[in-house]
Amino acid sequence: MTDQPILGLEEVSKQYPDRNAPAVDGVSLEISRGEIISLLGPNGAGKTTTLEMIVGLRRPTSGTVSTLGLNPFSERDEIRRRVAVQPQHATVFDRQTVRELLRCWASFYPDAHTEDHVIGQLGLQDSAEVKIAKLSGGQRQRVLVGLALVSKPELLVLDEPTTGLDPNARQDLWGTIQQYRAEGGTVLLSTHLMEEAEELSDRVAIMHQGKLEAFDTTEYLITEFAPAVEISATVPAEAEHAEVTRLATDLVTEPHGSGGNRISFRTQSSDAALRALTDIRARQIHIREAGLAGVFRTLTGRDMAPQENPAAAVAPDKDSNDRERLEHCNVGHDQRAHPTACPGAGP
Ligand SMILES: Nc1ncnc2c1ncn2[C@@H]1O[C@H](COP(=O)(O)OP(=O)(O)OP(=O)(O)O)[C@@H](O)[C@H]1O
Repeated sequence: MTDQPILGLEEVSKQYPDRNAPAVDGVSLEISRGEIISLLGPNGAGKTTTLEMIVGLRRPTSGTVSTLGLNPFSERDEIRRRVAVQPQHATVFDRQTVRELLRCWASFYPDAHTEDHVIGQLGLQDSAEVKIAKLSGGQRQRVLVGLALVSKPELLVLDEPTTGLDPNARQDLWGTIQQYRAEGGTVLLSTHLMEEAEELSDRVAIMHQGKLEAFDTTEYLITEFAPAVEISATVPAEAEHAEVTRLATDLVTEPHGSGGNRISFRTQSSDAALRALTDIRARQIHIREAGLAGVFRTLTGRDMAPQENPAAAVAPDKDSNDRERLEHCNVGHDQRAHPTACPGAGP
């Protein structure tokens, strides 16, 4: 990883017409080459709008976006050559095979990967001759990421790439993303999955109601905002657990089986609490970190469940209200410019 910033946002806001509150509200951040960064937030937090401004699909209402040192809105042609985007919903030609689609896509770029290279990267050798319509959800999603990778982008932008995938398909896709990074790429993705942000990214940007609440490594965020762990254990009924009680908050004790109690509590001193539990011969000790869920709760005062951004309060039908957005938002390139140029492509 180098320190050269690939992306910079300075006080960026986006106010959609007829909305009460900005969808993105004064966001500043900087990303270095070689990083994997997650924008983590619930529905309506402003993640997609942020990504769209970064790739030049939307113009910020105020603030500055610099992507690869360029203004992504006014220098969009160059951005399109060097940045690949996988939007949340992409339409591809269902009647083509994986190989045909990738070959077709590669033909749009002067120095693209071969389809075999991308098929290898995706681990889709067994499905190379299968039509897109016949792929599983996970395979299809991986092909979409593959389309984004074909052009050898410097920056890969993925909008909720694994939403709706089962854990295995999710892991496969994470592997593809990590491999792309290992080859020198930089990744910015949006997600509302804590686990995805935690496992995949070097740093996590937590968004809530258009604002960037925090931006750092998972470890730092947890240490800073959610250091308490939740511990439960079975202790002998006669055990004196004064030391545990001293270290604990929210201690709950319940009878458990013959002659024992099940206790659960939170603590910021997990090592000392574990020593105290060992001293009183506790069994079945379970420890759970609050993780990014706890960080989100601390920062926003609420759990990260799907929720409305007040920005949506006036006009909920966002697509019909979407004249500003460029027509050709699609996987890494202007797909609609070439709809029938490839074999098998059709309505
Ligand atoms: N084109 C639009 N016109 C008006 N409002 C919009 C438009 N696009 C998004 N919004 C509103 O802006 C807010 C932020 O939406 P955005 O899609 O950026 O959030 P998100 O975090 O990506 O959500 P999700 O996870 O549901 O995709 C929401 O309240 C949304 O309804």
